Amino acid sequence: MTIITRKDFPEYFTFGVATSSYQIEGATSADGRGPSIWDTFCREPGRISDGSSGDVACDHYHRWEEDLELISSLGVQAYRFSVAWPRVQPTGSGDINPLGLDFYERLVDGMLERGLDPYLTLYHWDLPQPLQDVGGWANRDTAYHFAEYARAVAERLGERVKSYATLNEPWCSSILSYQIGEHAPGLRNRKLALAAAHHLLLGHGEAVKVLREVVPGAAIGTVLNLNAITPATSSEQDAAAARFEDGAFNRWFLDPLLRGEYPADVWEAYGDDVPQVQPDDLETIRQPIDFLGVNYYSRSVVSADGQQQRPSDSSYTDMGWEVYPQGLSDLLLRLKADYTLPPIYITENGAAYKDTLEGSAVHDAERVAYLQTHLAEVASAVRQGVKVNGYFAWSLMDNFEWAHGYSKRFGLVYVDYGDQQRILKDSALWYRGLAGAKVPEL
Ligand SMILES: OC[C@@H]1[C@@H](O)[C@H](O)[C@@H](O)c2[nH]c(CCc3ccccc3)c[n+]21
Repeated sequence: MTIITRKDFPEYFTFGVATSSYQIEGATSADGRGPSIWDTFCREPGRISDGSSGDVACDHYHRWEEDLELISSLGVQAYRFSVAWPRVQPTGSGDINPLGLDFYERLVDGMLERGLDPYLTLYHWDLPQPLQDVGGWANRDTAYHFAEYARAVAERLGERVKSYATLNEPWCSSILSYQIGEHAPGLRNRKLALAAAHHLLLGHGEAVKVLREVVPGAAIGTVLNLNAITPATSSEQDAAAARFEDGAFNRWFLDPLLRGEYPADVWEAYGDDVPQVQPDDLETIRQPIDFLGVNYYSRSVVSADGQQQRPSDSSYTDMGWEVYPQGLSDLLLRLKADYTLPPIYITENGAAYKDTLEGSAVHDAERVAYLQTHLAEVASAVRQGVKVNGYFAWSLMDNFEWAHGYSKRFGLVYVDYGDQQRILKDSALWYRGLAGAKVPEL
């Protein structure tokens, strides 16, 4: 196993931890917060494996100071968090709720007081329900509402926030949510899904315009979940299937954002389901960004018959995802080869394992190995010339894992949901040794 140390990374490299609003905050009715599509989705029987919701989660809305102390104790330089649109603008348009903005102002000021750089995500899936009532992201108006929400946040928080990401994983907010149906709003309609994907990208572009105007000194970008995609065999059928999957999963978002075009081969295959694109849309979408966030967890092994392959000589996380660290460097080198890129942040990387509390310890050796091996691949990609500026471990602490509820634990910190105690796992101790290490004199 490649043991990595702080000197394997450039002096400027930022280590952080990441969370999102609906997964940790709880307090879903406090101080004027309106309902989100996830509040609705969790109440639909069968949607969440353990029947839970984000109503309490990690109670971060009330425990935010303790949690900032916890983050600071990990020796990281940055904290990636998201703002809940329904706290700031309860109906998704019109009136702003000052109490909602007050919470995020307290949080950002608390980060700055502790020397933590705030990395803010404007949208990590908690769409105000009233917008979904009129079509959600499948309705083009939502793109414009999103830009006005971005304006309200940026006007309040300003350049205290070092980095603004518009979206977290538009593939999840569209394809996983409107076509596959696993996430809120739980629809199964490819035409609506592709319309949602287009309007998410358009919303990104409209928000970038607003952010350039309101916080010109901040770094502005967006975050994509990307996979390394491998054909199951060397057959032409599997190679073609892998190319198509790469087009539908990775390039459907990378190409509009970085090239101002949709992948033609996939567009053709979608036939009448393709979205309605207005003449200036792709110019808006492709506006220059200061960084691209990449969320990487595993690779996809694709075969023509559509069967998900599970290479027998690999290990798998509690999510059933293959542990494939090389896929991260493969992905980064591919991005460098195929695109003109801004600097990259690994905005999420981590693993769920069945953690057991032993007294006040959690010996999560598998998670330590996962983080070590993936960070070694980041260091390798940097050595090969890929401009990666930082890495955020997913996640700071165990939290609401969407359709899996609280049954999957991704945290470096264990959460006892009975009494909301936070307990550092071995992976937190290991990460502190890396992230908190003094940068060696060059
Ligand atoms: O599933 C772990 C994390 C989530 O907790 C984050 O909120 C989300 O940003 C995130 N994205 C991915 C990869 C894409 C994906 C998400 C959910 C289900 C399947 C794939 C993994 N994760």
